[in-house]
Amino acid sequence: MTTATRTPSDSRHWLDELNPEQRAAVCHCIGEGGAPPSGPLLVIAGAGTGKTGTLAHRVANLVIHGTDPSRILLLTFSRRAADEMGRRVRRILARAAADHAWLAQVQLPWSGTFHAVGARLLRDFAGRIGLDAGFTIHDREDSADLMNLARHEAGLSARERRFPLKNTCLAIYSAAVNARKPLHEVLRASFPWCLEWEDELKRLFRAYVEAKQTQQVLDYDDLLLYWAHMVADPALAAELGGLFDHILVDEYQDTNPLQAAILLAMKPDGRGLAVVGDDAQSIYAFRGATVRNILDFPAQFDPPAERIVLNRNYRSTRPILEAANAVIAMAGEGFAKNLWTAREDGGRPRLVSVRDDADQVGFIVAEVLARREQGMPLRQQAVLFRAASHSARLEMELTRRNIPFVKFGGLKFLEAAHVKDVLALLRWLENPRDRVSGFRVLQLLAGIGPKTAAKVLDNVCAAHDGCALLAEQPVPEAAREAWREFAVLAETLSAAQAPWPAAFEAACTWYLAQMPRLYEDATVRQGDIEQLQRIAATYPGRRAFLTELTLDPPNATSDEAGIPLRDEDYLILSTMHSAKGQEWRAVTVLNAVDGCIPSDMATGAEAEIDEERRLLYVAMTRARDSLDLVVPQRFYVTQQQGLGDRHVYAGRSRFIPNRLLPCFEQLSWPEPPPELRGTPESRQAAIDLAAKMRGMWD
Ligand SMILES: Nc1ncnc2c1ncn2[C@@H]1O[C@H](COP(=O)(O)OP(=O)(O)OP(=O)(O)O)[C@@H](O)[C@H]1O
Repeated sequence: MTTATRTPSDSRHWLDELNPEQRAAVCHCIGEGGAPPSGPLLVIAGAGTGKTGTLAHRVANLVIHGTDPSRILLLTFSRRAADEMGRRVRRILARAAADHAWLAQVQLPWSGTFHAVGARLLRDFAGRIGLDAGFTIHDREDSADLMNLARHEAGLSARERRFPLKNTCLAIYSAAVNARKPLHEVLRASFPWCLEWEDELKRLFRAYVEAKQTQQVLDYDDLLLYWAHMVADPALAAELGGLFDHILVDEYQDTNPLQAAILLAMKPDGRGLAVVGDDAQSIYAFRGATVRNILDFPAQFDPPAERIVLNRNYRSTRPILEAANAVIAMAGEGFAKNLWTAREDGGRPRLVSVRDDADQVGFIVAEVLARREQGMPLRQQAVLFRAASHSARLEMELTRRNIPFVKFGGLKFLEAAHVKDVLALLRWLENPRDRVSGFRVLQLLAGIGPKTAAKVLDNVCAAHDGCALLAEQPVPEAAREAWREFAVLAETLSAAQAPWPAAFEAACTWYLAQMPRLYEDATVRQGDIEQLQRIAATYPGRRAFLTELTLDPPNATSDEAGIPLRDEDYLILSTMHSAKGQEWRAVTVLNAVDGCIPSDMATGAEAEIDEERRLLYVAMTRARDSLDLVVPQRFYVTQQQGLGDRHVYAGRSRFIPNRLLPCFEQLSWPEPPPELRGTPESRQAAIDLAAKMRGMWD
């Protein structure tokens, strides 16, 4: 790859599509012709102002002006976003540099999530930091299981007063790591009821870290933590920073202090560093993200980072934007933005009052079908909700009416037990010291329980070449035959050079044979295993497959609706979190009531309420042409701790107080019958009835 400038003849034209602020962000200090880039850049981009497009143009501009694509690090929020960015960059290059057709084939080898990039750097530098390059990565559930094991071994599960459960322990550990705060501070701020256990928790976390190290596993947090520690060493920081001329970060508002520290260590003077985000859309504080990262970014550098604000919204109509602006204006601190749009068409968003869930679903289905009748495809319509469980009734009705849909958010593919089984098998073949995976796999065999599994794992860990001894393990007589078959399979497949994806197919064949014994609904679940095989075939090998899948799992499972055929039309159902970065022509927000948004899980601190407000803002700003917020007067909630399933009565979300009502059109559905609509005749009837009541006591 040459670093010479390849300014295309028609470069003016492609930049003309951008507005002046977008163009300034695209052209800021690009280090033309291989010259070193200069100062850092912060792009504050309001919802729908073309931040993603601007970032893609900037990458394209860098490439056009001579930056080697393999020296660009592009950090996005999900793999989906990274892939989409790559496609956009190639499209832009194809148009901008028609005379350099090869540019349209450009790949960005260093684009992905912080975690995925971290995993790759850690493997590349493993030898330098005392890590085994063959480490496996635990997802949240595996991490919780390992935490539980450590908790048990430390004698903390058998206390008289109940010690926090595994998920709480993991949440505390993760919060301390990601926020870079001492345990005491984290406990005081977020888990005060666990303060009495501070010493025990410290002991537990030490044991958890030791267990991870002996088993050569890293959890999600470790990918960032090890990276941060690696770049805390000035020589390594310079080396890692030196790999890239430019580091670009999308969705910067959702990064945590650890991620900010990594960036700063890699680019201490900010040269070549460009971050893009919207403080009003920060919605991941519960994972340790902090809006402070974006607010404090400019002042970290001397001179401070240049700040460019994108104010023009290209997505929504003026009434939708006005309503969303009004909702977010009631939040606390933030960068001043005055979003405007040239789209004058369309009516106000609607606040639709319905009696209950059943009417809510009835309204949504009727409106979705009516819009489709008017020519709006289903996939340009989305229904958004705060919690994945809120859509249960709608999903049932859509299925009953044969309306195809796809659901994003909620139960992830990898959380399904059968998918976890297969991945545990694969992980254990990759790393026989991984106890959590091994424990799960061994118990898949008929006749093998926890005791035998633990004994086998002890032996495997003690041996040099883990799997080679498998056939000789002391398993109960009844399990011997099945065990022999499994041992042969494991020995063949664990070899690093086992052919891929053939080795995976062999593992699946073995697992499919176990399924009828393990699950009643085995036939339904088989579809997922087949889907997993298809996904596996697109990866070069076991390690890459495991890493990518653990870090950025696909969404659909057979427990969900599944992704319909690509050419089929389908309605989008999505949690508000998963709607991030998307847009649709019509958006309906389900359950716009207190208790759902803000969620009753988050009505504590003011900061949490503000995050819920930003979440509603994100949902509202996904709409291009029409926006409905549905307000059921009562709705059904499931699995309330201690209360069970029940109906609750609700009020309109506090984020839409009376003074914001002029931003909305209000209506009731179904339309009340004429006699209740307040006509003179109906009023007369009501008065008559009232008179009768009084007359009873004359
Ligand atoms: N200069 C422009 N001219 C015309 N349309 C534009 C321009 N910039 C962006 N758009 C359009 O605006 C819409 C929003 O763009 P994009 O999705 O990049 O916004 P965003 O800032 O990433 O949004 P959000 O942060 O809300 O997810 C898209 O439909 C895009 O095509």
